[in-house]
Amino acid sequence: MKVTKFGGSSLASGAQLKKVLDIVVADPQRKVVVVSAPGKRYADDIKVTDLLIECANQHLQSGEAPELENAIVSRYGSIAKELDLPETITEQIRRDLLKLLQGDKSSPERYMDAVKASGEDNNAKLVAAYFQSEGLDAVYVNPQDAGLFVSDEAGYVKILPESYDNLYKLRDEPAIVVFPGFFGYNKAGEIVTFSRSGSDITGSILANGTKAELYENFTDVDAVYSVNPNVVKNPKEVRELTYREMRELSYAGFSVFHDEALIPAFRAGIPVNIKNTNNPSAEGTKIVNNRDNTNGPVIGIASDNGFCSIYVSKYLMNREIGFGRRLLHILEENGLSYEHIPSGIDDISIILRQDQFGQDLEDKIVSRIYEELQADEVKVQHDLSLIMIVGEGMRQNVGTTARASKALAGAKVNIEMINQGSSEVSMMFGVKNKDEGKAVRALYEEFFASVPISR
Ligand SMILES: Nc1ncnc2c1ncn2[C@@H]1O[C@H](COP(=O)(O)OP(=O)(O)O)[C@@H](O)[C@H]1O
Ligand SMILES: N[C@@H](CC(=O)OP(=O)(O)O)C(=O)O
Repeated sequence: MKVTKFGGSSLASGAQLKKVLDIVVADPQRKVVVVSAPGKRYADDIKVTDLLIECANQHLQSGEAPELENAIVSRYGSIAKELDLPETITEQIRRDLLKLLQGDKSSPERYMDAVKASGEDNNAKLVAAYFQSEGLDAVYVNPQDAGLFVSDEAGYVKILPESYDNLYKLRDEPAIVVFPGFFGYNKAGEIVTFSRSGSDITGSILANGTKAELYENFTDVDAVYSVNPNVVKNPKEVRELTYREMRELSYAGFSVFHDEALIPAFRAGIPVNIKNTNNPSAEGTKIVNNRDNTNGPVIGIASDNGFCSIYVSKYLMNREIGFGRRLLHILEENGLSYEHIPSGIDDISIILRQDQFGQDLEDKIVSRIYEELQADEVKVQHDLSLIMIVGEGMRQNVGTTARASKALAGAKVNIEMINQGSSEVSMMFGVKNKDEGKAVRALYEEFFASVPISR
């Protein structure tokens, strides 16, 4: 059997849902269907999840948000109308949404999660109703009933191990299971959502739990490209990637697949196939354990911005036992997580996401590092982009760093920092935000313009 996930772009309109139905019907192995909330129909459209977040915020502030409520319900209403579904479905969605919005606000975080999750929950009900109306034996399954339990530790959601055994029972369901993505339940019975784009994670968890032979992830592109198609026009398609390569690339900015969605499938040895709802006959991209390295050292180049670095220098830092621990402790006490720590003999840089703190907290942290660690120099550099070049082939290949540095120099991009991942399948370059696009294009030219990609 296969677990098949459809993203928001595949479920944005009635026309898209018709394609989804055709895809499900075309393969009897597609037994578990995971759905996102309706996404964008066109470039300037607003995703239902974004409308829900705005709506919940307005309710938290003023107790009402009639325009947003209507905008959300009408997204489902227009899909239902396009598919000739009875109006009662949309009315039910309106009633459920309004009840939820009027509900318990004592924990704004739990309230927000419940409102966000309703995007996928209502869509799963709508999709199941549509499948049934077309004569398919399909059933909506709620994550709590299926036993998808999670814990919420230090701001990130962890799947509880017993969930996998619970989900195995979905195999006994004779009908096609339509399952909402993006959320689970904690042991207190409250809804907890994954991070944004987290329906990919649900699909991977279900693939693991049901011991599926394949996890299919349907989106709106023919393949994972070697570089973000919004940065380089018509980039090369990648046919095969390893889990590790995809995890690094997703983490570093390939928004096509969530980085946390790799591990559940990887642990159960289930390949992932990323495919296009708008062109289902295209073979897409497979994520597997091993692949042939026929395309040179680099398989993909990803980038993301909005980082800053805290540079700390102190003579003989390398001899001072506990220096790193005390430095990180200052961040920990201020609730900050970090991404990378490149270091030298007398200096260390900590790369963090900039949106975690404002000027006041930054000043406080810098003073503490001077006072408590007697640092010689502390400098915060803002507006950095991180560019990651990734490929299993980099482990055996000599000279990749030199080629990358030369390409960046040729494009007149100043490298602010370099960090080679310990896994040796990735290398990171820090550049100024303004140079991000230029740097990615220069690296693409260097590593891909003349190289055939593995097929
Ligand atoms: N390297 C890449 N390969 C393919 N798509 C990418 C890449 N990097 C970013 N993307 C973007 O990811 C989008 C698909 O992800 P997303 O919008 O989350 O889809 P969905 O609605 O199916 O969840 C593509 O339309 C593309 O713009
Ligand atoms: N709807 C949620 C979860 C998700 O996975 O959506 P999408 O499949 O559209 O990326 C979000 O927007 O974050």
